[in-house]
Amino acid sequence: MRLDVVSIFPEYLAPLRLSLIGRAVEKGRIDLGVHDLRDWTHDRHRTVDDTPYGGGAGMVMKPEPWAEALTALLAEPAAAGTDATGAEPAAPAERPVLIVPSPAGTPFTQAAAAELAGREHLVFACGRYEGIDQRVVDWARDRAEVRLYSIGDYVLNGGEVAALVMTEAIARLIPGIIGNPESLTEESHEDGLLEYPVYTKPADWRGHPVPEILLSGNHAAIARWRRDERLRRTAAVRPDLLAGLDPDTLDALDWAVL
Ligand SMILES: Nc1ccccc1-c1cnco1
Repeated sequence: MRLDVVSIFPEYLAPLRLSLIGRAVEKGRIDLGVHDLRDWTHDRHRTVDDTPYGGGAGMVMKPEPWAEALTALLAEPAAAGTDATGAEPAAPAERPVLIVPSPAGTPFTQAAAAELAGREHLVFACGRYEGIDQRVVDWARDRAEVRLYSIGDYVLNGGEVAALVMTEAIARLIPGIIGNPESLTEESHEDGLLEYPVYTKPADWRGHPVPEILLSGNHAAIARWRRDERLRRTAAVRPDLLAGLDPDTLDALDWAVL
């Protein structure tokens, strides 16, 4: 996967060079580019914003620097010509996905992360101030699949933190990134249920014992208990998730535990 992030605070994206994503970049599983939007300005002050038409507080990000940046980053790779054998050119490359973190975006979900983990090229446009001139988003639709995503119903100062959240959720689902794929199963939201509670040594901590079933060695009973706990937890904390469960998941649940 090629991953480009454009921001006026590129240092905000430094965590992408650490840990899981950092290792994936070192291994070449992710080809990462973090870019300063101001590199596509041409005035002495490297201006990226201006006052809003229609008045109002704050500033709006100018379209020109974004158009230059995205033209450079979304450029179609050179079409593969026919090779010496005259074989047909390779199929056209998949269109890049331009992701614009936005409070007005579609809620970002585990399903979106899974779908994006299979894409070839993601470009994140991190807006600041009151946002990016809308014409940039409209203009980009000819060059990329454009998606506005929100990571939650709260206000941030810019898209950088949202880009970090989304890249982590996406990168960990790229095949081969997580050492043990088993750890990707039965996670919260992976199948619509929240995860079960976890315990480790000591068996009794400050008078709080580990649930007996987990010490029983009865793997079938442990699996059933964990399934029940996932349902119990989801019903208590996120009943809204129950409505969206896959029918197979619903059928497998023992609702008597509630
Ligand atoms: N509040 C914001 C401001 C700028 C860019 C993204 C956001 C955002 C994304 N998800 C929630 O908020």
